Amino acid sequence: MDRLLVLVRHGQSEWNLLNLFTGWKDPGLTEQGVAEATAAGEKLKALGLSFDVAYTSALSRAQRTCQIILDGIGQSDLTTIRDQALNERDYGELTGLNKDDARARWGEEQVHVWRRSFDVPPPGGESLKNTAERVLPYFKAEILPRVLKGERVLVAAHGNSLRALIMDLEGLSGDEIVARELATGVPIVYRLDADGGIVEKQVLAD
Ligand SMILES: O=C(O)[C@H](O)COP(=O)(O)O
Repeated sequence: MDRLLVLVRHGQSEWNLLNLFTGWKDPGLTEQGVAEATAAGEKLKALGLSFDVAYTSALSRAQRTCQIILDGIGQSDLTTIRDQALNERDYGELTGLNKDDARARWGEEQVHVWRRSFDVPPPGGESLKNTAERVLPYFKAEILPRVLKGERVLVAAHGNSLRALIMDLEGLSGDEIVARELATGVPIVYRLDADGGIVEKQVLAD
């Protein structure tokens, strides 16, 4: 039985390019982001992978990445479920600010703590722990059961919503997961056993 779960972070967005905190804002993909999503589809196609269902967030950069991948593997019409449970971590008051300007205002260390500590939220926003507390119940109720019964599932989402999933799948601590950087448009292919344990993991980097 093929318990296939593929996670992919959206391609570069307009705000990634401008170095802005993005969170729940909804900028589109850049040309490079489109190219990254296209390359992700090509890599999945080269492995002969196809899916029974796709999940993405309520944000267009992830939705477009998902659709570009599905187009690339010849599954343009695959059922795709969009849910804001898979959205990026809400960056609160940092949303829309330039990351360098934020460092100048609050100091390098404080901004690093907001970006890469597990449980310190930025002002008015979510920590990675808070993000995991909304992503994981959805994953465990809606996505994982489908994988465990043998469906092949694609999830196109965001750096921090995917970190939450990876933390759970790989049994990582908060400290371990915040050190994990996810490249845009690089699929991570998991094959699971009946209990959700990892049988095989492949990162489709260049
Ligand atoms: O929301 C954002 O700005 C990024 O997608 C992720 O930000 P981070 O790299 O600071 O976690």
